[in-house]
Amino acid sequence: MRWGKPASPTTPEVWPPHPPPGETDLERAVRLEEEKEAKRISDAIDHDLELDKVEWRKRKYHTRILLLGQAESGKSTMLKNFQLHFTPETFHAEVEAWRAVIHLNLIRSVNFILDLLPNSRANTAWTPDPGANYLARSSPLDKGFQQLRMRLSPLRQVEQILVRRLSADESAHSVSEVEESMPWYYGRASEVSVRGGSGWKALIRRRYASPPNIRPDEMDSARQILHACREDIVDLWTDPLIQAELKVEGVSLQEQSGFFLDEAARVASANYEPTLHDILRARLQTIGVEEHTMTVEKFGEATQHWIFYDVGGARGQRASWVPYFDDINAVLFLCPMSAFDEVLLEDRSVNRLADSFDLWKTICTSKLLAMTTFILLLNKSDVLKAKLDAGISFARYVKSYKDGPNDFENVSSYLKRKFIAILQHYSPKERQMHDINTTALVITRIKEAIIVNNLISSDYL
Ligand SMILES: Nc1nc2c(ncn2[C@@H]2O[C@H](COP(=O)(O)OP(=O)(O)OP(=O)(O)O)[C@@H](O)[C@H]2O)c(=O)[nH]1
Ligand SMILES: [Mg+2]
Repeated sequence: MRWGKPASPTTPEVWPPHPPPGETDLERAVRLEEEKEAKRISDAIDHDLELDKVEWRKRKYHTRILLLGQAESGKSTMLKNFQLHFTPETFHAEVEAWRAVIHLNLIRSVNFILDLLPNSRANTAWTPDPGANYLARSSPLDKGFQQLRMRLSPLRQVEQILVRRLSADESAHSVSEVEESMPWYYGRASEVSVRGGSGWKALIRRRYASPPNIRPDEMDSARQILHACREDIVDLWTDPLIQAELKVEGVSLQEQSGFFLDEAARVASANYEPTLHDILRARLQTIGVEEHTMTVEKFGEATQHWIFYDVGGARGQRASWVPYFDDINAVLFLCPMSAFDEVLLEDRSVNRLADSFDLWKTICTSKLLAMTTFILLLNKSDVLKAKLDAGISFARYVKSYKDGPNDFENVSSYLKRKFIAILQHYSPKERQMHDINTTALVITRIKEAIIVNNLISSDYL
């Protein structure tokens, strides 16, 4: 827009128009007022454009990272790693909340055993026999087991207290509500879940901080009861007969997430402080989408804010991912390599590795994510190694592996090749992808992705 240029016969459209000859004072006043108004509107438009630019610049320093992958692929665990890296103070301030989750993981495992074992005997040793005197029949397990069951019964109350504390916020769904909506979930011994965004960590801190001399906090009673049950929990878990019954049932609690029975004496003690390792191993299923902002200082010249979206990975949760596909800088996709011989809890006819491949295919195909950098993390390598070392055959579950060697290097590089092949085949256009295996590398790759994305959005690339 040009201002005050005199009109010429060749540029009649120049604004504002040259004062017409013989203009009266009134006409001049009207014209000047109109010009002032036109300038005001023009300035307002320029101001809005400037605001847009500022907003755009601000957004440029907000990097959005979406964590994707099936349930128990390790998304929330990766987020804990990020918190530890970027905001260690926050991470340590949340120990109280994690202690509640770990206690609930442990108590649920105990209650799972107590619920399972009588059923197992009802199905095996107690075969219905019309003429039999059931009361007279007992297995060697029965007497001691029934006594243990009685002594451990207060743990039901502790479970209720912890569940209430973890889900007491109005926006949160109680664990039992979640169980009702996902019946498959209850088959999991130590599973605990809280709806994303419910602020459960703050909730636990707040409630736990209530003065104990005025009103003894329920959490204190819960810890005391748990401490009192400590030896019985150890006895239950180490009893060879109970171990044998669990084996007959085909239940291997050690392989499930949130397994703390081997450390029951320490975890149930009155002065238990969760270690870093405990917190990383604690299992809390994500329901919905959790948003975590972390400030990344000293990166380049400006402070960066990284926003992580941690989603629930179970099948019923996946529809809620799509709104987050828009405006995402990087997708961090996690695949647990160890899941090759496992099935989905939500659908036991589906192999977990096959589900990860399908999920990856869907994400690669998405047009909304066509410009997004992908970071692939093939994790749970420790569990994969243990399984292969124990002689579990990868080829038995993944037919296309044929007679490949059953060792970690070959299996993991086969998986990597397979993921890259899917990406190349299904991506709408050529895209950035990094495959990595450590948190530090994830952070480096995200930083690289931000630089590339910023350059792209600045039209420099
Ligand atoms: N052994 C081993 N366990 C891991 C690893 N990564 C995660 N885990 C464990 O796997 C369990 C499940 O991990 P989560 O991070 O809760 O899984 P998620 O992907 O967030 O699952 P949803 O919230 O259900 O979508 C946790 O108990 C973790 O401690 C790993 O590399 N090795
Ligand atoms: Mg999670």
